[in-house]
Amino acid sequence: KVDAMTVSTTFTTQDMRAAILHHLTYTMGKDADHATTYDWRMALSFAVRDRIVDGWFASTRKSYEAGAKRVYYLSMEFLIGRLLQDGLVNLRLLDDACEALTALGLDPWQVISNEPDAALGNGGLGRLAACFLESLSSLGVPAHGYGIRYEHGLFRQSFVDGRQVELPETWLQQHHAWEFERPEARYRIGFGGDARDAGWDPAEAVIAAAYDTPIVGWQGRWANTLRLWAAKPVEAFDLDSFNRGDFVGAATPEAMARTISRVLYPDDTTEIGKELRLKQEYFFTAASLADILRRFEMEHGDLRKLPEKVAIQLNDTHPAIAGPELVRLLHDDNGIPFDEAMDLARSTLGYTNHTLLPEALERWSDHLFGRLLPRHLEIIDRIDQAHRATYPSSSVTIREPGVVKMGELSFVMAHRVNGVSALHTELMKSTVFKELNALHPDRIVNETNGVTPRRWLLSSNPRLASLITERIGEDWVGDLEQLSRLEEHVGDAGFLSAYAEAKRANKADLAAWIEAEHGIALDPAMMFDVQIKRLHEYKRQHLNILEAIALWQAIRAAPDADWTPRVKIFAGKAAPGYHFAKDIIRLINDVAEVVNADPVTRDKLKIVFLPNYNVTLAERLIPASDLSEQISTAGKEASGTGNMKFALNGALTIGTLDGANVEIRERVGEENFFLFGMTADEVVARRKIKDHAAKAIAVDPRLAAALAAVRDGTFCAEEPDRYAHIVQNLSGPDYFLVSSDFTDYWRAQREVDAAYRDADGWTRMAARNTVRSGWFSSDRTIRGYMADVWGAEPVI
Ligand SMILES: CCc1ccc([C@H](C)CC(=O)N[C@@H]2O[C@H](CO)[C@@H](O)[C@H](O)[C@H]2O)cc1
Repeated sequence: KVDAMTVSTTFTTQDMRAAILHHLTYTMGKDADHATTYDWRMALSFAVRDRIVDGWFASTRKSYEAGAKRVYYLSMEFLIGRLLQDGLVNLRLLDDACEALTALGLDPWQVISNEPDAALGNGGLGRLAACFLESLSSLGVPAHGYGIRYEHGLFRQSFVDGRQVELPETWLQQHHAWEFERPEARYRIGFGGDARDAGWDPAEAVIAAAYDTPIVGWQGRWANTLRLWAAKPVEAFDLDSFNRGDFVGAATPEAMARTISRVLYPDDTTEIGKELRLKQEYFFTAASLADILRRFEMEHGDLRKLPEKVAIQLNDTHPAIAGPELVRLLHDDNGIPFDEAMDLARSTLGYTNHTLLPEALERWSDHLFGRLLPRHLEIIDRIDQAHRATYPSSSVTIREPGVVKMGELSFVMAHRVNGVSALHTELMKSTVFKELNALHPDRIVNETNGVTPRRWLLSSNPRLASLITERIGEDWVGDLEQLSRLEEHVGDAGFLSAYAEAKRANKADLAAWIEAEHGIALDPAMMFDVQIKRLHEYKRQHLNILEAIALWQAIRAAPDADWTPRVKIFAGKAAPGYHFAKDIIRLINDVAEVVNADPVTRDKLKIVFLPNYNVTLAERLIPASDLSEQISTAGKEASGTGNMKFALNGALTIGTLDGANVEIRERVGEENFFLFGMTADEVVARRKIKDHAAKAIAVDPRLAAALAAVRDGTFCAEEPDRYAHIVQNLSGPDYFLVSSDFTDYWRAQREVDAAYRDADGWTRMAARNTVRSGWFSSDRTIRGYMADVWGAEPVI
């Protein structure tokens, strides 16, 4: 097994400088004297891209030669972030690039950070897909990612009077340096019309046009392809309308078609149920399957061999239409008997579930479904009938009056179904898929999530990375569990002080950036207590701010007591239609305004909500964090992946026994983790207790006082009742048990205060989190999928 491409160490800083100047001149058409930062960034990007393309071709060639089994990852979201620094780090050209840019009289980081984030995702699911693609390339597994080339990614967030305001995201306003348009890869995707005897005659159609982005792996040993589909009109322009002066009519076909790939739906926990969303799901899934079968038939011919050479993974139910579509292609278009087509499809498909929230499980109205995809609805009915015929005793159905349940469809049409953490997978078996699990006891497997150590440690935390490499060499980057070899160094004072120094310097950098960007001065000596993730009641950002209010009140009551100074840093977007979540954002900003202005407490407690949380901001915040807030109601966070990034970067976790927190605590040691709150079972029991919130408030005056302050306008004097509904909820239904978990959360936070005051003790705990978190590499996760689900092998 030889590397598809070897990064020739011969590529020197001079070569890099020449390559940059070459592209500035001949690709950007600019001379150095008139070049903008954007021009230099593009020139550098093209210089790096050249290095990637050679290997990319070699990887593609190698995968064909090997006749290897291919993995296809279908996802509505790929939260990629920036690619320039990732490319430089994976090709080990970062130093050369910085030297070359410096030699050209430029500030390397100003150039590198000029790149917009590719924000083609909402949160965890989308970022996981991006980490998975990078790991698939780093492991040398032939794979493709398939998704949608949204013209507008996740909205930009800004605050007006503390309120979230959404602005369109415009990453494609500039040329996207990393993509290649593939005019030869275009497919006609139909909608509507009617189905008739094992056939379909769509009423309308759009063209799916491919754009390829190379995804390079560690050390540039392999590069796979992310193919994103853009919607284009069948007829670009209606000349007749134009000639009749109906200019709008003339442009309509283009506008209507492009609508399908125009924008990412910003919802991440509530199914959307909109026609355009279903069109988006079918559009990219159908184009991807057509492309997969074209490549397969070219390589292997006989479609009956599909499961041997192709593994397709469905990233949640969003591409679930892949089951019926594959049956349609195999049966309607290729004449394979229905049952055999169904079995072939099932043996090819795997389905990953990422949430148990009932409101997030997709259930399409069969009216909409039948109108848009009449033939698929027929096929789903036959799949449902076949399943019920096989299991007559079961009451499981894919169809219910009026709806099509995409979770059940995905389960029935996949040969493997997986959860994303051990607890989540067990809860899948005992709740949403209880009956299906009983019918198919070997179908559900667990694949605990992971994160790529290249972006989330080596690239974003170079200080810590070089300290680690100094001590154990560099193999940890491609084999993260080697971090455990640092265990013996944790007792070494020199290592510990270097470890602490890396954290301190990261915090100083962050403080300087926050001051420069937001005019807020933070003292790096304070504890940086960070909660960064999408806004959602189950993630309980409102529990965090309640504790902050109680702490503020406690400090005011005893200002001279020996408090542990801390900064509470929040960041995260709320779905535009999720008003309760948006009100939590506003509350946090209102509380911050009052607390940060309070002379009594200002050097002991600060609160900051940073706008427009995205991948790049996470890369800046996580290496500079001391405390990682993972405080979801137990049983609600399927896994979490931020929790893993924080632990790897030496932030201690305060958290519940939820999602992957359970496995993080098991591996880093319970003594290096601040646990609080009810377990998933206790949560279910507590909910059954009448007035559980009122009971909790009645026995905790600190909680009562904090709620009272929210209720009486302390943080919104101009509109005292502004948060009455939040207090009413937390004193009443409080479905996510904020009040019932408050007392224990307060207790744990005070333990955090005490622990932080012992700087060496804290550093030891932090270092042990890094040393013992190697298992949470997405390389390990991908190896799990390869063994348990895909049966695929690396070819290098
Ligand atoms: C249909 C609207 C919609 C869109 C996205 C989603 C995602 C499944 C939500 C999501 O991102 N889930 C997160 O997935 C991560 C990766 O597995 C987990 O780590 C998080 O716990 C989970 O909330 C649900 C519903």
